[in-house]
Amino acid sequence: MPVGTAGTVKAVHQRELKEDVKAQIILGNTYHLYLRPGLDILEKAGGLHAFNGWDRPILTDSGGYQVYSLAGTGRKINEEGVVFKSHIDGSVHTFTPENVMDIQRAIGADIIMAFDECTPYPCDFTYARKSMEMTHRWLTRCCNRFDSTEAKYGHGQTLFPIVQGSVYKDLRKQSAEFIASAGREGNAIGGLSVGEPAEIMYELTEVVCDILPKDKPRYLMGVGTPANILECISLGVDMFDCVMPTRNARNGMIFTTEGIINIRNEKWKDDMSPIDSGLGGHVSTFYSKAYLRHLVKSGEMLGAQIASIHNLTFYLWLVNSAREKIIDGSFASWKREMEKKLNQRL
Ligand SMILES: Nc1nc2c(CCNCC3CCCCC3)c3[nH]c(NCCc4ccccc4)nc3cc2c(=O)[nH]1
Repeated sequence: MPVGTAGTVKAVHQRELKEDVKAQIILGNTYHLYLRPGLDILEKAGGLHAFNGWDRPILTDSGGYQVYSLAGTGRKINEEGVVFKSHIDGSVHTFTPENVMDIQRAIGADIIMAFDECTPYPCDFTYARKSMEMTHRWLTRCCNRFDSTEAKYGHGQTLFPIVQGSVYKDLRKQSAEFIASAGREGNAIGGLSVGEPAEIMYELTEVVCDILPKDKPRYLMGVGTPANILECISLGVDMFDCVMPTRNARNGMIFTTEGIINIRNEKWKDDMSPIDSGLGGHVSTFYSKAYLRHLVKSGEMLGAQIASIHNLTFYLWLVNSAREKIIDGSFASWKREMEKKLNQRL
C-alpha cells in the first residue's frame, strides 16, 4: 500500500498511481492531515477522497506512531491518550482513542486503525506488558466510539485493531487472542520493524499470524524491504505499508527485478539501457539508467517522480507476482529464485 503523508504519495499523480503503479489502497496520515490542512478543509471538500481525487480505498494510521516518531520530545502519554506539540507550529494537541476515531471518520478513510501505543524497542517484559494492556484498553474505547458513530461521506468505514506485545512470545499470543476476539474485518500487527533483528520480526509475525483469523486480512505495519515482504507473505501476511519505495527513491535507491541499484553511482553514468526492462510500466522502460542518474544528481524533480513511480511499480509487481505464484502453487520455488536477486547490489 503506497504511503502518502500530506494527502499525496510524494511526487506521484493519482493517474500514475492507478495506471502505472496499479495501486489499490494508499495510506493517509492522520497526524499530518489533522494538523494540515486540518479537518475543516477536509470536511468542506467532502473528505480526503474528494480532496485528492483518489477514488480507491484509503487507509489511515491512527496517529500514535506518528506522534511517537515525529512530535518526538514534546509528547506525554497517559491513560487518557497522548498530549503532543505540533512539529509545524508547536501548538499543543491531544489524541485519545475517541477523538482519533472521529478524526479518521472525518478524513473519510475506508480503513481506520485503532489508537495504539507502538511499544518502543528494546524494553523489558513488564514495560511491554503494561504497554500492551493499555493498547487493549484503548482498543475497547476505539470500538465503543467507532460503533456509536456513523460514516460521514456515504461510503463504508471499517476499524482494524493492532496486535502489540513487543518481542515477547507470551505477550504476542495474548495480544493476538485479544485482537482476534474483537471480531473486526481485518487485523494488524504493530510494534515490529522498530529496530529488532529481522529474524525476531519473522518469528513473532508467524506466532501472531497463526492465531489471527484466517478469513480476515492480516496487515503488518511498516514493513518493509522486498525480501522482508516475501518472507512475511510466506508467514501469512496480506497487507504491508512502507515509506521505503518512495523515501529511498528520492535518494537514488532503485529496486529492480535484477537487484538493487544506487543510481547515483558512477557506474551508471553512460548506461543507456532502460531502468528495468524486466518490469512493465512506462517509466521503467522509457527512461535510461544514465538519464535517471543525471536527473537525481542534478536534483531535478522529474528524478524523484521517475524513481518513485518505478519503485512503487516494482513493489506492486512483487506482491502481485507473489499472489499469482501462490494461486498456481509455485510460490516457494519462485520466492527462492527472487531472494537471490532481491538482496543483490548491482
Ligand atoms: N499505529 C501503528 N503504526 C505503526 C507503524 C506506522 C505504519 N506506517 C503508517 C504510515 C502512515 C502514513 C505516513 C507514513 C507512515 C509502524 N511503522 C513501523 N516501522 C517502519 C520502519 C521504517 C521502515 C523504513 C523507513 C523508515 C521506517 N513499525 C510500525 C509499528 C506501528 C504500530 O505499532 N502502530
